[in-house]
Amino acid sequence: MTHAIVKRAVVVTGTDTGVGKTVFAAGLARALDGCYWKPVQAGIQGGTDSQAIARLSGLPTERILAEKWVLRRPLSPHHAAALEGVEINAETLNPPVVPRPLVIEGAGGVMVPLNRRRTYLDLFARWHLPVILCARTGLGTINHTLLSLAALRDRGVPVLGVALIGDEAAETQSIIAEMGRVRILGRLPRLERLNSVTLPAAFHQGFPMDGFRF
Ligand SMILES: Nc1ncnc2c1ncn2[C@@H]1O[C@H](COP(=O)(O)OP(=O)(O)OP(=O)(O)O)[C@@H](O)[C@H]1O
Ligand SMILES: C[C@H](N)[C@H](N)CCCCCC(=O)O
Ligand SMILES: [Mg+2]
Repeated sequence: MTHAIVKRAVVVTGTDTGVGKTVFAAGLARALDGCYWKPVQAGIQGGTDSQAIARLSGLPTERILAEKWVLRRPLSPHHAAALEGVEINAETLNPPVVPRPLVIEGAGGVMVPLNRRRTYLDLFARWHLPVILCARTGLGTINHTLLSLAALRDRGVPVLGVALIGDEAAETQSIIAEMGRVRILGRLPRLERLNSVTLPAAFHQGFPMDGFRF
């Protein structure tokens, strides 16, 4: 696989692990008719994020690119790697070149360590690709979202916007947009039935596509 900085790619990060990055990324990759890449998968029991993308996006499996690192334990990547006796080299971790829009998913939040010296934020700063920050709508998210935006901006990372996941929370949405000086790209509700039919429909309803010009 060729490695170089690609032109049409977007990074999906989040305020925390479990906020719904993979579900959002599946909807986005499908809406863009693009490709998906998870550089580092930590935790394989119950399936990988790439497998969830295959199931939820309905995209052909060849559009889901192989991870660079697959670590068994569901831990911070630096820790999961160390327990397997390896170290993730952040300097050589670059997006693959693909002929379609590429959706890249981090792990956990912005400052999750890849090794003892580098975090995802270091990667995002070096790649200088637009970033989408996924955030819950529930209580506690304002603080997490504003902190994550501050960290991204401090490193000069271009922020495309915030994708909200969960029940409607109008004031939360408004204060994040205002104090975070950020575009709210839309909101994906919690879906009772999550599959490759319900997700694209909900994504289409929740996110105007003009927010995804990159
Ligand atoms: N919109 C949604 N509707 C229903 N369930 C959801 C939705 N978003 C996320 N979930 C569920 O919440 C859980 C966590 O979501 P997800 O795996 O997307 O998180 P993540 O941010 O990608 O986590 P990680 O940091 O491990 O990559 C999963 O079980 C997923 O199916
Ligand atoms: C295991 C989990 N699902 C993710 N793959 C990794 C999340 C790392 C979070 C680290 C932390 O912020 O404490
Ligand atoms: Mg995920």
